[in-house]
Amino acid sequence: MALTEVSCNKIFGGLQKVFSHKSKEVGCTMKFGVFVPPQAEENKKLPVIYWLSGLTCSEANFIEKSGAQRYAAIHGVIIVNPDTSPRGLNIPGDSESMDFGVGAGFYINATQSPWKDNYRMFSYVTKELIEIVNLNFPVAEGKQSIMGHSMGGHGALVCALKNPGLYKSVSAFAPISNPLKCSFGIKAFTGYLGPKETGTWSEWDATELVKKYSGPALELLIDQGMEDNFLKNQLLPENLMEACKNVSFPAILKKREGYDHSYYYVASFIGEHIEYHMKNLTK
Ligand SMILES: N[C@@H](CCC(=O)N[C@@H](CSC=O)C(=O)NCC(=O)O)C(=O)O
Repeated sequence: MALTEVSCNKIFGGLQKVFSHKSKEVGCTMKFGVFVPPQAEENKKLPVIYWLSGLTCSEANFIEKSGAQRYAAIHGVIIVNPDTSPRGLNIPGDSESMDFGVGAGFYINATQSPWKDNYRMFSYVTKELIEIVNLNFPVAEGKQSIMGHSMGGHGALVCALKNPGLYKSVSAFAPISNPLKCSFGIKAFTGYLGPKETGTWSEWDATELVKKYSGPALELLIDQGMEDNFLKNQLLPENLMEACKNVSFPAILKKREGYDHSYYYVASFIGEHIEYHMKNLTK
């Protein structure tokens, strides 16, 4: 479980680091970012927020574009952001499109060949990465929340809904809310999980998972830019909100007029999300 430090830059009084390591879950070298805020110097145990990025991203997009470090430094929270898929495996078909394979792991555990041995991003994020972070950084164990964007927004919802109590709170920017019903999701689930008739797709769809959630009280904070090109055909937040309403699952949808799908939008509201998670992490 040795970590190799790839980079370290001082920012807003803290340190933005990138590490690489050999992952057991996904069977290749993975990179992840860790922002360590200035409060770590006081030998304090700090809460952690995990960030999951969207299609086409590596760990770099969030680090370079979200501006999250400014707010994490104010609140004294560690932020960890993994890559979005295994890399460097050269599985035939893993690099032909932006919505499948490299950069598009969908934070699920694949069951189909040739993906099932490596495309295990759900277990990587919810088990292996947490163990690594708890062992190597000054974290207050159990004080963790999760958030993400687009494919990663949905990934954050699924990680929280499938692991009741593991995260203190969850939020999502422009999540692909109902992958069973959009072309990004149908393509990914067909490839990783097999045809819909296998009956396993609903285990990985947040709109389905809220219907059978059982565990500690959890609220979904959903954020959505109203000029987002993916909104109508891919994101479908109205399906998730309707499912939540039907089963009385607490959910908030923040509609942001004029904002698109980009990291300009994410950067505009990341401070609000960090503040939201901190309220839950310090209860
Ligand atoms: N123009 C890109 C579209 C891909 C894109 O918008 N990716 C988003 C996430 S989409 C959902 O998961 C993203 O975060 N991109 C990285 C960035 O730095 O903006 C294409 O068609 O390839």
